[in-house]
Amino acid sequence: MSVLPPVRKDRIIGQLPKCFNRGAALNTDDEFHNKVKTACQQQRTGTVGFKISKVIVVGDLAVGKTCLINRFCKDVFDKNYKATIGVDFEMERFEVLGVPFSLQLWDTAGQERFKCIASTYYRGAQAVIIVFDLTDVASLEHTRQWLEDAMKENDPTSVLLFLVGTKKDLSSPAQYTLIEQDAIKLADQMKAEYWALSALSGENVREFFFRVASLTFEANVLAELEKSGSRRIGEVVQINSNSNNLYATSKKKQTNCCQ
Ligand SMILES: Nc1nc2c(ncn2[C@@H]2O[C@H](COP(=O)(O)OP(=O)(O)OP(=O)(O)O)[C@@H](O)[C@H]2O)c(=O)[nH]1
Ligand SMILES: [Mg+2]
Repeated sequence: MSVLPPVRKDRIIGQLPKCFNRGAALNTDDEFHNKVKTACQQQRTGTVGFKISKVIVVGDLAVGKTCLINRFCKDVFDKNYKATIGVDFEMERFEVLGVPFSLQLWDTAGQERFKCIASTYYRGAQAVIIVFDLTDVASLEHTRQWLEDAMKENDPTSVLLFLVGTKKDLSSPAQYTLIEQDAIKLADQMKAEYWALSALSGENVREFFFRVASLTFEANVLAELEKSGSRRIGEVVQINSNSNNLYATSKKKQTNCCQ
C-alpha cells in the first residue's frame, strides 16, 4: 500500500509537451519516444517510478529563480526580493504516461558570497536550469559561467540543459526580440533548450516545468531500458563465464590433485 497521497490532477502528463522555440530545443518530437510509450504501457519502467530526479536551478542573483519555483510549486508570487541563502528545495510529484515520477527542484543562491555553499549541491543533477533576466543582458552573459560551474560536478553527456529567460512581463517587444536572438544562439552553443517566461503573470511556467519533467522522465526510461537490455546480455555472459570458471577451477583442482 502506498503511503503517498495521489498525484495532483494538474500534474498528470499524458502527451509530450511542446518545446518553446524549435530553433533551440532539446528535441522537436511531437510525441514521447515509441520505446518509452511501450515500456510505460507494459509497466516495464524499472525503478523510474520510485526515483527522485534532481534538478538544479542556477543563475545570477535576483534573476527570479525562487519566484519561478514558487510560481510553479505554490502558485504564488512575491514582489519583494529575499535572497536565497545557500540552497532550498521543493519536491514535485508528477504522473507521466501513467508512471509516478518525482522532481526535486534545488533553488540555489545567486549571490557570490553564498555560491560556495550552493555549489556543493550541484552534484548528481539530471537537469540544470540556467536562469537569466530578459531585461538584463549581463545576466545572460553570465550564464556561460553558471553552466561551467554546474558541469564541474556533473556528467555533461547525460544532463539536460535549459536556458530560461525570466521577467518576460517587464521587457518591451523590441527589447525581447533583441535578447531572444542572443539567447537562442547561446542555447544552441550550450546544447540547451531555450524558454522565456514570467513568474509574475505565470506565462509559460507550467508548460516549462512539464517539459522539464517529461524530458527527464523520457531520459530516465530510456536509460533504464538500456540498462535492463545490457543486464540481460551481461547475465548470459556471466552465467557462461561463471560456468567456465567453475569448469576451469574444478579442472585445475583436478590437475593439481593428480600432480
Ligand atoms: N516583474 C517580475 N519580477 C520578477 C519576476 N520574477 C522575479 N521577479 C522579482 O525579481 C526579484 C528577485 O527574484 P528572486 O526570485 O528572489 O531572485 P533569485 O534569482 O532567487 O535571487 P537569489 O536568491 O539572490 O539568487 C524579486 O523582487 C521578484 O519579485 C517576474 O517574472 N516578473
Ligand atoms: Mg532565490
